[in-house]
Amino acid sequence: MQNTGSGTPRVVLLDIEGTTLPVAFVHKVLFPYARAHLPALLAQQHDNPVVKQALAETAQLAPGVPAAEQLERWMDADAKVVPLKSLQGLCWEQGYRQGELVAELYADVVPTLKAWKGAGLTLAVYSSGSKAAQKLIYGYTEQGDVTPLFSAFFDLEVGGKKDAASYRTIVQQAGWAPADVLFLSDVVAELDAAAQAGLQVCQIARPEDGTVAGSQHKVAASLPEAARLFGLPEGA
Ligand SMILES: CSCCC(=O)C(=O)COP(=O)(O)O
Ligand SMILES: [Mg+2]
Repeated sequence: MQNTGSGTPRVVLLDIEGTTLPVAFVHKVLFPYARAHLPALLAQQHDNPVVKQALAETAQLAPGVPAAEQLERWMDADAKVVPLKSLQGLCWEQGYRQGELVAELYADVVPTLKAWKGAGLTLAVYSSGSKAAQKLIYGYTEQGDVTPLFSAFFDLEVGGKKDAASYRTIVQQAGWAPADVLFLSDVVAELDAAAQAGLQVCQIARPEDGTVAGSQHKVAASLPEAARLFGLPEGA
């Protein structure tokens, strides 16, 4: 098992899907919502600079393919690409603001994050979802707006989550020592990449998500369990 020799983390960097939010919420609520609302968004907001940029990036990545068709293909493949993530974020913004979407975080998340923040830890998010989408998820939870818990948000602008260079960029941008940072994710390949960059890592294997525990990294079934493994407060 890797990452056993480091001190108590000062920073916790958190994945979203499968770590703080059920996979089912992303795949059965958020993704279908974006798929249903994307055509109208493209038609109604063609002058929105975010839409314009996303469409330009789509054309660059898939020359000659109609944008709507390419976006459908990416949604079918759950592709983690910047233009799709920007557009999904815009669709969700309407949903959250109209009260149609409310993020259903795992019950242990907010109490544990509050305990960590209260103990002086820095909390940050790294998700494939756009920064705007991350802020919406944590801005519209069943527990209210919990975005003030987080000091930083990172998305695919720093690179993909299975690439060690992305974690090097994150710690460099934030001014953190890699060994001070604990990265929590359900996906082993993401943990492998973060560990390669010198971060401490722990897999969150939620039974509700059916996450299969790997053998290379520490594993916890919840954030309080991860807290116990790393000497952090557990929360209420
Ligand atoms: C910002 S939340 C929406 C989640 C999302 O779009 C996604 O692709 C899941 O990404 P994660 O990196 O959190 O697994
Ligand atoms: Mg995940």
